[in-house]
Amino acid sequence: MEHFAVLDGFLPEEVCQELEDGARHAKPEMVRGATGAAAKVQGGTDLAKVLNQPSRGDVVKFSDDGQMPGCQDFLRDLDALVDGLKSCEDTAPKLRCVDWANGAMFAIYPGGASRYIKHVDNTLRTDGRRLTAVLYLNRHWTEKDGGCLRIFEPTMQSCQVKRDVEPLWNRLVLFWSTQEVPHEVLASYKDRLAVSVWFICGEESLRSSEPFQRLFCPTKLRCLSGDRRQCLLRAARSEEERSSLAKLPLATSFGAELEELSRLFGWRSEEEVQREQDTAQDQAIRLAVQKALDGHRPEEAFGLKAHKVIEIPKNPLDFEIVDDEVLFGLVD
Ligand SMILES: O=C(O)CCC(=O)C(=O)O
Ligand SMILES: [Fe+2]
Repeated sequence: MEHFAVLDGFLPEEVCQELEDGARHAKPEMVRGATGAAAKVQGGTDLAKVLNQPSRGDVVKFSDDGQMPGCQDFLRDLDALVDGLKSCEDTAPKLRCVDWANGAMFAIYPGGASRYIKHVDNTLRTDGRRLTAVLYLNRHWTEKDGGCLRIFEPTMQSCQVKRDVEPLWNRLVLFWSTQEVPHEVLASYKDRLAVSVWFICGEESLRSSEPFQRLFCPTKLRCLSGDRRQCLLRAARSEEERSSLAKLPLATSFGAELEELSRLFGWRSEEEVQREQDTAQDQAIRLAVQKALDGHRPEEAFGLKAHKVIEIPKNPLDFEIVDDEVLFGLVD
């Protein structure tokens, strides 16, 4: 598997049917899917609304306890597949410390052209996600129903489409959760059902506060082998880390010890990592967008000469960037 794999007829029919029935049944209690950006600025700031709302149109329900119908059978077969990939030559290195997974996320993209714009699941390589698995639950899906998973060449800067994958009944797609696989969900004209699971790297998770704490929270993360302690220890980078992890109680919630853990494991905030990974141009754009959101006029925020200002966008996500200049899309 270079970047992604597609497997048709993954589950026994009856399991797939149970998952579909469960998802349809749960639709009324599903909530709008949130992105990392929204989670970070939770509290409902305007920035959160701008960043989150237009980016994805699905509604979701997490089955952390695996109690959704068919879920346990699905997770058992999926875990076995990933276990197999751990001993394949080309996938083994990336899956070395992938000993963890979340529950399952049931998602419905309602058929009114809902979609999910181009993104990378684990943009900064900080949240631990390494492999994304999505199973589609759409019988009789045809081309006119839209809803393809569009996979791009790496990285987020690339506009080159690698493959459009139709969300067909009982089709499983696996792809790396990192910059190697930017992807989007194209507009869906019929309810589009899917169930996703993320497989998580312990070594990466130890490097940031929240992912670290999730490793100690059995209701949030499953340990694939069942031996949480052993998986924690093999994710450590030094003897000092190992002996600290050996002493921590499992299934704990943390308090005063967070400071010491932060020092030992070198935790950095997402903002710090973001700043490191940004190019000078990224930084300039980020600053300009922030200025515009703070109420500066666009020509001021973006340092444009007056004749270059074309139109004020209703929605800042409609910015189009051409040759280092910012042109505003006409949205009316
Ligand atoms: O449903 C799909 O095809 C992919 C959804 C996705 O990209 C996500 O939830 O991050
Ligand atoms: Fe995604």
